[in-house]
Amino acid sequence: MDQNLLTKQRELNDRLNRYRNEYYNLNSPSVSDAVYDRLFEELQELESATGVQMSNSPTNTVGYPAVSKLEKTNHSIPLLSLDKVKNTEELCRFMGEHQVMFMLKLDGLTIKLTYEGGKLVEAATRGDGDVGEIVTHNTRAIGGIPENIQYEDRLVVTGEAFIRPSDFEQLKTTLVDSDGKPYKNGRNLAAGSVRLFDAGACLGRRLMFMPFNVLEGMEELPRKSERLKALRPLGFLPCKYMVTKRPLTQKETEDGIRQLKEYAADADIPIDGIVITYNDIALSKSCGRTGHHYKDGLAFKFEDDLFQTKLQTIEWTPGRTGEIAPVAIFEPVEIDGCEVSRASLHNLSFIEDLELAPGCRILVSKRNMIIPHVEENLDRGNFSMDAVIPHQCPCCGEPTRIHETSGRGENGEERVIKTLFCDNAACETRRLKQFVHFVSKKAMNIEGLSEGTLEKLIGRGWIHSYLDIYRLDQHRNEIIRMDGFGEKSWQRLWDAIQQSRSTTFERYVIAMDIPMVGNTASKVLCREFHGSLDEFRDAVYGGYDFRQLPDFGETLHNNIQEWFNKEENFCIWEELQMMMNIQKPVETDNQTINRDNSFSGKTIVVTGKVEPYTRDEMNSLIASLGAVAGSSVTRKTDYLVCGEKAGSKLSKARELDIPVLTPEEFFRMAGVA
Ligand SMILES: NC(=O)c1ccc[n+]([C@@H]2O[C@H](COP(=O)([O-])OP(=O)(O)OC[C@H]3O[C@@H](n4cnc5c(N)ncnc54)[C@H](O)[C@@H]3O)[C@@H](O)[C@H]2O)c1
Ligand SMILES: [Zn+2]
Repeated sequence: MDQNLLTKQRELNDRLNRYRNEYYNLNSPSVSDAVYDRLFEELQELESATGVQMSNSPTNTVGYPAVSKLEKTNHSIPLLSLDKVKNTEELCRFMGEHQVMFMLKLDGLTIKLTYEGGKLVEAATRGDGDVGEIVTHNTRAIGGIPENIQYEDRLVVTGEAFIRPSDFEQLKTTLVDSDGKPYKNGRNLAAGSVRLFDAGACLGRRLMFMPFNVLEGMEELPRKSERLKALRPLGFLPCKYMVTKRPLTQKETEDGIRQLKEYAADADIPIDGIVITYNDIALSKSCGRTGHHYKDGLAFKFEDDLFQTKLQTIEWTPGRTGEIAPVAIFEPVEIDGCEVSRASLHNLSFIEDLELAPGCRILVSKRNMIIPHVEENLDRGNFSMDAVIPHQCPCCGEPTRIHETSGRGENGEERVIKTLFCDNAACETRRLKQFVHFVSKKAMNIEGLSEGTLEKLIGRGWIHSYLDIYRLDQHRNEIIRMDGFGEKSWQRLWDAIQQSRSTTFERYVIAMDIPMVGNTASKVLCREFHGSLDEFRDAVYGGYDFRQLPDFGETLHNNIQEWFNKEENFCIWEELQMMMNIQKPVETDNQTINRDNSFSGKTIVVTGKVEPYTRDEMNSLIASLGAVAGSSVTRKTDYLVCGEKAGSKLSKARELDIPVLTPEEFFRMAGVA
């Protein structure tokens, strides 16, 4: 047997079990369901290649053994998972000539309710299929669970406890998971809530229960749909279903799925797919089972698309700070009609976490439908950072350095982030990127000085420092003769350069490229130092404490001090100013500042969506009130305006006791009704 395959299989088996524990016990998965499901398939393939299956393989077991403090209960009839299919063709094949039920695949946590003598005697989770946790104490906090029913025999009902999407949108603004992070989705919150030890805490989570199957009882009814229907008069609200009257074509199947999907969206019910199952219970029972699922039903899941491809190389490009950015170059895949072959790999930690190396099979998605993202590596193992990173800068050949900072990972957790650096200040690409920044829109705004043109001008030795841009006319005759240049384009460029000399405090400060000083910080500095570059410079040398400014922390303070302490920076700062005409600050983008409001002088942070305003519009509105728009919630924040889909900022504000305003309250107080 191929030992390599077996090693790989064992690694994947353990990895998936780790993910299951995060998902089922901690309610805090670190990978998406789509990635989990793709790895699950990969494991299935390895198992059939090796002919071996581990006793704890996710492909032959259900859920994960529960580790909570909750009391356990045995399921006399195991509660299993569902086999998954990816296309409607397979669904049709499964249907054959049989009558099936199409149902919503509710996205929550499965629970089993047991009634005896008309009374609810136990509510339990699925657990590992054989042993679940008793959650009877929480049933009063879950809508849709009758305590007494008009049915005297034993009745066992399975269904899903979930949180409606609209409720989740509200709840997630205040609740955080076991790691103190906001919940990513309603399923995790529902699962966490149902399994709370403290019934009091479960109240207010707006849980809902919908049955999808009658496991015991109602023996006289031969069809699943009839049993579900019979639950209604007992006080249940069964999961929506459709029963086929004859075999459906693929087109009809797809239409049915679409209808159910629309129904769920309208009815505010969270689903992650559609379930089809044979309606005839005798037929169902004859189908048998695996360790993982019964064979009488299938799940058709709606998932983000993942595209498998092969990583060819990692491209490394130094940026203007010296950080060398890694980009994955992979075999092209078509995503939504576009050919994609590159994706940012962000930093060394990202590469290390995924154990990426050229030749690996990777899964790529388009996050938010736009940005290609490497989600997973199917060929992990034997990773060596040393073998992957360049030890010399690919541009200047100087040795590279691994830099460690504390930052946030993909899931918002605090961690060490490693990045690769070229420390050579004269590194050409690095310098080129600095010039690109200098001429960019938000800095000196010199139109027509593209990266390509800059590269040529630097290559000819005509630009060494920012000052040289303003002396380019010395090379006018040569420039006109350059490829792609002529009298006209030179004139346009020169005009743009001249125009850029009439500039503002903010632009000048941004152009200087002090680390972390961008739009927001430069605005604050402009206000604090009355639009005077000299006043700002004097403050730096006078030991001014920048931490007193809104949103300025220790790092920003040090960055400013360090920047001015470098002689060459100071020289540029002074010399370049002589060529500039710094305009007096107009109060924020020509809008008159209305200081007669309760926000004047305050720092306001906005989080979440505040329709119909964009973040930029909100920021200029805040500026027009004479207030400062902060980017993160700190002790210096005066108000947090909290729109829809707010995240961690809200919990931070609560923690710091900072007043939180709804957008309506904010507009009312600002007098912008
Ligand atoms: N992201 C992660 O790290 C991670 C880890 C483990 C599992 N998962 C996700 O969980 C899935 C496995 O969980 P699972 O075993 O619960 O499978 P599943 O959620 O894919 O489907 C089976 C379950 O769906 C539920 N269900 C909802 N509506 C139903 C209906 N109308 N009829 C019948 N059943 C219905 C039942 O509880 C059933 O057990 C994986 O496919 C993956 O998507 C993710
Ligand atoms: Zn370099």
